[in-house]
Amino acid sequence: MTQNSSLLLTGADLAGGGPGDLLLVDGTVRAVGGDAAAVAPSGTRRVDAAGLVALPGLVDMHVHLREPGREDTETVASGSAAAAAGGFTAVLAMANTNPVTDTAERALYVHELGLRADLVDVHPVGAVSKGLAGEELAELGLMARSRARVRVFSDDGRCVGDARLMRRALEYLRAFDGVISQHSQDPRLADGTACCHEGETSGRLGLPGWPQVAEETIIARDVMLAKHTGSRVHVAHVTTAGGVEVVRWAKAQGIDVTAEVTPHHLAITTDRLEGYDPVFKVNPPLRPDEHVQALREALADGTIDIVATDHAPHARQDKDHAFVDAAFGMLGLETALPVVSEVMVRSGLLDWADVARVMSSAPARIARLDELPGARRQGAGLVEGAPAHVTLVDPEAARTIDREASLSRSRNNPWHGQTFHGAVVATLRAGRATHSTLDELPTGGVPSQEDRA
Ligand SMILES: NC(=O)N[C@@H](CC(=O)O)C(=O)O
Ligand SMILES: [Zn+2]
Ligand SMILES: [Zn+2]
Repeated sequence: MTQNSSLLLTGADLAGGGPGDLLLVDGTVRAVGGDAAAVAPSGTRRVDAAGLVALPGLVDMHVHLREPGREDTETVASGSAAAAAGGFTAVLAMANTNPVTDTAERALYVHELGLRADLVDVHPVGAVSKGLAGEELAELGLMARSRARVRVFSDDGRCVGDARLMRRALEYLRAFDGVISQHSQDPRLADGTACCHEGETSGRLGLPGWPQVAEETIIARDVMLAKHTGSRVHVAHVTTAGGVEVVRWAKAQGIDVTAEVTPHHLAITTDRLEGYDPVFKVNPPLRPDEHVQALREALADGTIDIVATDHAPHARQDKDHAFVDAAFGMLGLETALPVVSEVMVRSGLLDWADVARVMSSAPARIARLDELPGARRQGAGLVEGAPAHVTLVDPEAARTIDREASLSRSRNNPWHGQTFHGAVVATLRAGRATHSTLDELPTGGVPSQEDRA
């Protein structure tokens, strides 16, 4: 690749703002719209992107990459490849690995693995408590001040149940503008066996109930702690109408709270548990339709800030069990955009500008990736001077999901066999194609016309 590799994407719908050209030079957005073609250096490679939507590179605030500890199910490299294929240019890797990411050294290790894979920016999430045990605070300050520059902290997989520990963590994080991403599950109201939304279906199927109030009470407690401490709380994977109501109320009070929803909670209801297929076992559980509708509306009206996948790979031997004994979690990185396209965009609830917000600029802002220098800055959008992180989507392409076609090491894909409109056709990270199905745009460098000659 030459130093001045340049690429002109012509005629793409620029993040819902209408068709225009996008000129990317040396990993940076050089010009947008009207005069992009006119200022393109000689030798610029052109890609006809008419009919495609150009989104800013997607950012996923919630993934499980399983390295270190369960490299049989995912590694930072395989998860990065799946992320790039899904249109992501940055991911935040949860701390519930083995060992847990609870020290600066371990955060740096995950950070380094991400640099080595070099397909997406991998930002380690730091644990709130040592070993996720919920007793003593992890090395929050050291992780924040390390080269890994951790800003998001979470005991995800577990809830920080102790209000006093949560309060202390929030007070401490204020010094470096950190945020706690909370897995909201009161461990007394919903213990580790709870695996089905508590209601008619759990009773009929004989599955241990996971009551919605177990989520709602923790969200309510945490927004009050955020108010008291003046710190930021982020609600991971909100699933209930009541949880949404609490977030809506808290925002109206001016409390610094943000919330995320997963593609699966936007699209799949409790009904899918009828066949006891463990691929649909996830924490928090799938909810009945009235909750799913409330989540969609809350994402549309901004009460829920972002979509995050909670990509949770699991080995066959941990999933292929009776429903109650199977592991919690499902894959999400490669299917998030198609699901959001189908469920939110084609239904008219979101437009592509909204998708750019909920899947790029807002998650980048919450994780403070918008403050990073150079090419590591995310969420800046398709504006002159921003790093050239671009996701090209074909909004009309109908693709049927095949779990065997995945770049993930795991196969717990709840969408297998389903068809969605809206496909990621290319991902550019700092101008380099990390994924592409376009002939004109080979992965790797972006060679100029001269390089090819
Ligand atoms: N979502 C899940 O069902 N599982 C996650 C943990 C979590 O996100 O709570 C996992 O690590 O497998
Ligand atoms: Zn969780
Ligand atoms: Zn998770």
